[in-house]
Amino acid sequence: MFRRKQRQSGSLEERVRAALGTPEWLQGVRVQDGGRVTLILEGDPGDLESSEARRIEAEARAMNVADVTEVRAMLTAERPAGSAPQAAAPAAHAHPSPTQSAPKPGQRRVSKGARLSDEAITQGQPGQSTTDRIPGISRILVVASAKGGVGKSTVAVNLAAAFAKLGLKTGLLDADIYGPSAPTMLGTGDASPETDAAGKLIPVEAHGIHSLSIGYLSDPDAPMIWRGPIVMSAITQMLNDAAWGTPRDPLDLLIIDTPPGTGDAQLAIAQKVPVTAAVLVTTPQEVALADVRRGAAMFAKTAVPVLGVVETMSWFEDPAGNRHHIMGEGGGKTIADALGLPLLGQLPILNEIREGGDSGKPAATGDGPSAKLFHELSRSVALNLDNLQTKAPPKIIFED
Ligand SMILES: Nc1ncnc2c1ncn2[C@@H]1O[C@H](COP(=O)(O)OP(=O)(O)OP(=O)(O)O)[C@@H](O)[C@H]1O
Repeated sequence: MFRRKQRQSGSLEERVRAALGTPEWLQGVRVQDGGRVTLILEGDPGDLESSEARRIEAEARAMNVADVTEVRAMLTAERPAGSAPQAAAPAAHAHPSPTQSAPKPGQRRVSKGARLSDEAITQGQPGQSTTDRIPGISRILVVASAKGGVGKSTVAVNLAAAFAKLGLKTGLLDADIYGPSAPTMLGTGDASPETDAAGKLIPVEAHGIHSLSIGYLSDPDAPMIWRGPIVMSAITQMLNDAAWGTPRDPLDLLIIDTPPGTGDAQLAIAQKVPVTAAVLVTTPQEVALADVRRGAAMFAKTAVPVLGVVETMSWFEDPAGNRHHIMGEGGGKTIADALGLPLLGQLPILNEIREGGDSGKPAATGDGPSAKLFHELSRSVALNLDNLQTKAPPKIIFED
């Protein structure tokens, strides 16, 4: 996943320069005590997106050099050192998506490739705790899987839709840096979040869900080098520098769709984000179950309560009503029992679930059989959230 830092000979400055190559836009490398590196990069004010891609890539490369502890990059043509963070100017191609309106007075549209704020970069540094409660967010639920492609994003998006349908103010933070899928699953692929007068990102609203995704902020054509602290910075910015809610009108629930696996990015989320609880998503396969154990161990290590296991793709039912356990049988229950956790729900393979994801209209927003399944799952999740001793008011109360 993350490249290991390579030991090389030479001074730190030489090694950073070697890692960056000799691009003409590299104007300077400054090394301070403790491995703190400042890069001075020439930005193109007429092309903010490629300047941003350049900055992100340079920071990632420098960060990967042994003994480097911190990297700051300054884009000289864009903003001088020490100036207040700015939202990037509108990109020439940024059209409002069907889900957004023109910016209101005091709001600005954020172009794809928008830079991270200095606060977010600082917050993303290793070793800093950001586990204080976030004003404006009542509770945070992480949807995790130790393996890719098991249906984690489908569960996260549909759970969010089911909670929103119930009238809860629900947010979805798509932190899956390797393949952000919320924009596709919510039909918000063209969205670029605006900023409010205070410079906070305004989550994109669709199907009653307030969402932010790395997919909204990154140009699909720009190099996707989200590594280490930069990953965490992006997530921290979407968490802390966004207008999710206010202390008077908070988000009832923020669901975070995490990247699959139990690597650095996932650990950082568990450690640094004030997570209320997590759910683990798996298929019934034996191999996936071994991974779920790793996921549970990671949350246990970081003292994040795990509500239970959601098994997806549990079976396929043919038109005659016969169930075919294509991915194995009973594995979710086995692992839930082994971990002492409840099995929160089982979701069969249903075409309307897949179609809902592909078409940008989550199945849970409809009234088909899968909507009922996701409603039941959201009820199960809510009841388990309420049972947590650590819960924060207000309570989520379900009334059928
Ligand atoms: N219960 C289901 N029935 C039918 N299709 C499903 C179901 N769950 C997920 N899928 C489909 O399986 C594919 C993978 O699902 P999804 O993207 O949610 O997995 P993921 O674990 O989030 O993957 P990634 O590792 O890429 O983040 C998608 O095409 C999705 O529509």
